[in-house]
Amino acid sequence: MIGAATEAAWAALERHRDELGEVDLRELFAQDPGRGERLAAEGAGLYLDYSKQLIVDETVRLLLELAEVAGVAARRDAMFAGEKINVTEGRAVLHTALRAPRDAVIEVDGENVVPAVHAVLDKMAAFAERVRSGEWKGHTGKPIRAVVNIGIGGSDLGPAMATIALADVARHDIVSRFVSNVDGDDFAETTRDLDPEETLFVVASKTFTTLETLTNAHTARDWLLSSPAFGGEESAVAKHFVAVSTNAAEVARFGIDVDNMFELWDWVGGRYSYPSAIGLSLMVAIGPEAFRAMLGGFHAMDEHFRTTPFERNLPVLLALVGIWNGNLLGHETVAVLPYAQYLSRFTAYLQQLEMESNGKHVDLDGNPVRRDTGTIVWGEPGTNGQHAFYQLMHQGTRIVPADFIGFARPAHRLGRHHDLLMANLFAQTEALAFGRTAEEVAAEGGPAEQVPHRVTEGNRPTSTILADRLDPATLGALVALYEHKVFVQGAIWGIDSFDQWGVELGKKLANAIIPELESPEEPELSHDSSTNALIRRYRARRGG
Ligand SMILES: O=P(O)(O)OC[C@H]1O[C@](O)(CO)[C@@H](O)[C@@H]1O
Repeated sequence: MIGAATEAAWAALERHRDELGEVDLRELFAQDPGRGERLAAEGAGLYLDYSKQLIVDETVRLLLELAEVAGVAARRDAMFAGEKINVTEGRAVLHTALRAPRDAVIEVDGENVVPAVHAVLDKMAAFAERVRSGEWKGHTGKPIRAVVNIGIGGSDLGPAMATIALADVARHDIVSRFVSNVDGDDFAETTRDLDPEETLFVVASKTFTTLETLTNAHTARDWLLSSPAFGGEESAVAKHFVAVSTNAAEVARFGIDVDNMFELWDWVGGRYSYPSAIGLSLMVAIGPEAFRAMLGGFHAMDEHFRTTPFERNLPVLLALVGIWNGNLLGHETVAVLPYAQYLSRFTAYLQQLEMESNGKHVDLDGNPVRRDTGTIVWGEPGTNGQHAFYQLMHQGTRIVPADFIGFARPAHRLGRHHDLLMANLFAQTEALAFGRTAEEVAAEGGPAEQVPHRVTEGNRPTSTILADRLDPATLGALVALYEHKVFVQGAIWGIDSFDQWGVELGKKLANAIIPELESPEEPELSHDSSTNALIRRYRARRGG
């Protein structure tokens, strides 16, 4: 699938890397005072500074050339047009339709999907308002005070991340909780202080077959019906459970009224689904207006990505910088470091987006890929990370490229907090880029033998993303920025970023092991000797 022109573009980049040798950011900035503003771009309310990357103008030119010859624009247009670019599942990839305006026309198999998207959004809004106003009552006539989303992966991480990110605009008299893990301790802790009479469960599962989600949903049902207030009365389920799914038959089988099912479609990938009905619990928390403002931010970035020339296109630039760091310089991970406590789950959300999308070993034709794919994403909000893992970033022998994310205005202006926070963000990118030489350290005084320990080499590559404030629209734009970054990289690698076959084997093997753990009789085990021994040891100690 990778054509000769693309291979030539890769080869040109490899030659350029070899000729360029070690890049010294001190020198580059000294020679070129305009660098800090030239290697930057702006769109949809976000400002991206990539000047502290280990690149020169020729690097950018060659990377843009790679994006061009790899056919990124054509693939992008095919995605927006609803073509079935998820080839291994034969599906369109239309999360962009979830945030398209009401009058847009986007067709899948000849049918405009936009009216259905807005019909579901309207249904969600009506439901969210009923819950928020107290009009929606539980089985015993009490209003809802807790909404618990039961889902996992894309049916959890997006709404969970965004509910924290937008907590400042959320209602606080209705609590939002999330249960995802099949570990029963998650369910027990999440519901420990909740009153079943005032609790609403949103069972969010695109397929409605996911082991974790169905197990938790059944446990929730038992928890509810075993409450003395309900006395096992099945009809209570209808007032305390709604579903988000593509699978009406399984929803009905569970006992949820399909009138209380919010639909999504097979052209929405799980990890791209939180602007859909998967965001229902988020909409209850922040209200339909804020939810729509968030969709507006997504759409603004969609439009930026669709229409802006590549040299000023934020997702394209972020993707190309990632390709340079990963494929050309060999740095395997990227730290995403939001200087915003509200983004405390953002990196976890990105892990699924980036690693489930682009962790692929074959190209679209099924041939082994020629270069590494995917990015290992990790990180924590600043300034916490500074007191944990930044030491390795400054002085370790492995280079960790990083994206710093910050906001000009805080939600809460408490004394000097925000200036202190942002001073740290700027200082970290400065320190990582320019370091401190032995001469500078020596000039500061102190014991000579400490000098080598206190030197920081610098030349650690970072990008900085700045926005005015973390409001719903900005969050939408930020998520869409990373969605499209992942898309561009997948297009350049020539892989299917929208399937996830790799997660299937583990699920299948777990299903085979479940009865071996649960059977009263000693099972005949035919795994490898390690797995057999672990299962025997577990059985011997598992207790009742
Ligand atoms: O929404 P569902 O169908 O329960 O799936 C949950 C998650 O499981 C996966 O299919 C695999 O982990 C994800 O892609 C998805 O987000």
